[in-house]
Amino acid sequence: MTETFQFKLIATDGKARRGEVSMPRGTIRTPAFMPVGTVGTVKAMYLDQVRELGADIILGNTYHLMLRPGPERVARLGGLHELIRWPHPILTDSGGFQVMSLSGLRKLDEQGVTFKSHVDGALHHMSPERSIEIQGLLDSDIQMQLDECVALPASPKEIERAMEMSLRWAERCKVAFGDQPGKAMFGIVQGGDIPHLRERSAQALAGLNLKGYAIGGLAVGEPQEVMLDMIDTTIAHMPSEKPRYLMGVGTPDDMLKSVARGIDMFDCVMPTRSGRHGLAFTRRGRINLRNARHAEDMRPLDEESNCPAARDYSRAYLHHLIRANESLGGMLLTWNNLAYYQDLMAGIRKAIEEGRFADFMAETQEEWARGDL
Ligand SMILES: CNc1nc2cc3c(=O)[nH]c(N)nc3c(CCc3ccccc3)c2[nH]1
Repeated sequence: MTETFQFKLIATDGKARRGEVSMPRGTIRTPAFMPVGTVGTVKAMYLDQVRELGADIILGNTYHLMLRPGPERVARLGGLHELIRWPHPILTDSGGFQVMSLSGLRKLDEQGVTFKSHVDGALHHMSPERSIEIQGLLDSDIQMQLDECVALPASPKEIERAMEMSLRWAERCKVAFGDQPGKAMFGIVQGGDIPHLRERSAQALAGLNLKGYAIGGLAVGEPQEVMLDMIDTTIAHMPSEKPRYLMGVGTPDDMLKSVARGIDMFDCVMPTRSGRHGLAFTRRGRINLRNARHAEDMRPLDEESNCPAARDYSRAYLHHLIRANESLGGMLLTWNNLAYYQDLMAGIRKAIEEGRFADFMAETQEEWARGDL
């Protein structure tokens, strides 16, 4: 715990890094998986459980929270940490990505984005300054700049326009954020799948001397190899002494390969969203509990896990709950999936400390490939 924001490297193994982000509200062990708590809750979980599984930080979402309950109301209620009873760090996205993907986007120009709420259809305008103001009202510890994430495939002209505007918005967000010692504002590298635009974006953002940087514009439907190439291209021009957050990633395989390239922080709705729909992540790969083959399988998901959802419940029961659309089904699979993701991250951190990350990665991928016994 420190009064300021500090990132320290503890060990490296090839390009993989083991580090720690220290903030007043707590320390984030990296590589870190950050569960997504979009509207102030990690769906189907108690936050005490999320903490027990090893999460040092969760994510909140400016877009959702600005629509409901509203940032001024959250501030009147004592800020997000008080409201949701999570005293540890929270990272909030700026809302740009969600506006593009969730709302009826009405206008996007130099001033910001104008959109219709998917909650009640009301019109909202969000400028870079307003996004930072909202994240401040939420008392967010790590605030993201407002940016424009272009869905791929897109024309080079379109990708360049969005990247250059995101750079101008980064400068405006830096001014609006000012100097908040115990908090951080991260820049977001854009540039789509075009190397020289990625390079320009990363170098310009490095010049702003921000406390951390995200790689944006990926995990938007591109093939894994395109994503991995863009990570290599982008990291080559990012400062090595600052945390690197790959937004929206990913599957366990995505995360292993991204850690190997130098990524420190991840977020993904996969373990929570797919858990609610019956998908279980295990050491032996994925299992879709909706499938009838599990109807009388009395085995648990993983008898060696120390998570009760993985160790104590039969696949037959999980299958039944998912088919019956019972809340407990999504609760147990979300619990299992977040346990698996955090155990994987803990294994990654330990492997880097011990200089055996390459072996860990190969062993983990082999076990997935071996499939379910
Ligand atoms: C699933 N793939 C995915 N790719 C993304 C790219 C971007 C991007 O280029 N810019 C921004 N600002 N966010 C992105 C996000 C959202 C991540 C998030 C969700 C919830 C809470 C907090 C943070 C992405 N998510």
